[in-house]
Amino acid sequence: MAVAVGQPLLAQVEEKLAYDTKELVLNGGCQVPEMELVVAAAAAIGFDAPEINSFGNSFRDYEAESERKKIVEEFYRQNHVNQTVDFVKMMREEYVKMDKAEMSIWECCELLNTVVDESDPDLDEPQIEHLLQTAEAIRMDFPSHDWLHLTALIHDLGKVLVHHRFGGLPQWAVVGDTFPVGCAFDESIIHHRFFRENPDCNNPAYNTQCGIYSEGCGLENVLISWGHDDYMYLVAKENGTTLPPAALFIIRFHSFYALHNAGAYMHLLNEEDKENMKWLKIFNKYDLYSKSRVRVDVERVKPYYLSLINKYFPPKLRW
Ligand SMILES: O[C@H]1[C@H](O)[C@@H](O)[C@H](O)[C@@H](O)[C@H]1O
Ligand SMILES: [Fe+2]
Ligand SMILES: [Fe+2]
Repeated sequence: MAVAVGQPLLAQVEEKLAYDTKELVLNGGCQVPEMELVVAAAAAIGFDAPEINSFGNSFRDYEAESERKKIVEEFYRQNHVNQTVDFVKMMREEYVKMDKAEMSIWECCELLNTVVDESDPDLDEPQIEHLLQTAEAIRMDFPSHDWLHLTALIHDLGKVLVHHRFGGLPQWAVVGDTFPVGCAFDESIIHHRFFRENPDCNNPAYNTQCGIYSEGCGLENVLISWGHDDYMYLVAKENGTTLPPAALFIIRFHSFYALHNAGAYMHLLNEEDKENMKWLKIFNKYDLYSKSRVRVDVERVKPYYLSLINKYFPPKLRW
């Protein structure tokens, strides 16, 4: 496991929390919602993230020379040229039908065994490894937040869209960072130059800061480039998951790096989005820095994750 922590993060957070709360009371300060404190404390402590990926480069370095550079670049060229407002609308309409397959969450994890993500400069392992590495890393630091463990396990399951049973979509329509369509593409998006050939760039209605949206309208009203995030969000929602709203937010926007990493598009968020962003930022550390060649023993951890699936999902889902 690449995430090495001595004392579990949550224990450290709790310690700091107790201290902060005492301070607040001493100062006669107002009551700060518990969540605010947990997040602030977690951010203050952080965890020991590795500095280099398994190729010896820093994480998300899209310019570093490596065997993956060309593949990743070509991936983003296709992605940026083809993700348009019309395309996103069409895909959402098609996939909300949930008529592609019927299977359990775990069956879907196993199906991902064959999928390698071409957009990722940090990882060329089958996706099931990444799911378990993320989940086990976050579980180590937040042992009592079981919803977070399950969220990590399923966050990339939507990548099954590349499988022929799910329509065999090309990688550019499944993986990679996501971004809003229908308004100007922010400069912080990876390989921004490839947007020049996106037909939406010729539509003036889509090229202002707000485009077809209004300030503070909330992310749920914004069309985001189509891929595994939005699909898995739809699957979870349509199958009546009991996971909390923050979990759905993480699943839906975890690839939106321009937002949660570069701070772009903040003008589109509403108050609820701003709250959920705190969990998304926590989650991102584990999603990104747990990528390593260290294998998780699937059979050992399987019973635990099956119990969580059972708690938050029906036995069979429509996909
Ligand atoms: O290459 C990665 C990978 O596809 C992840 O699953 C996604 O969430 C990232 O945002 C993306 O850049
Ligand atoms: Fe992802
Ligand atoms: Fe991921």
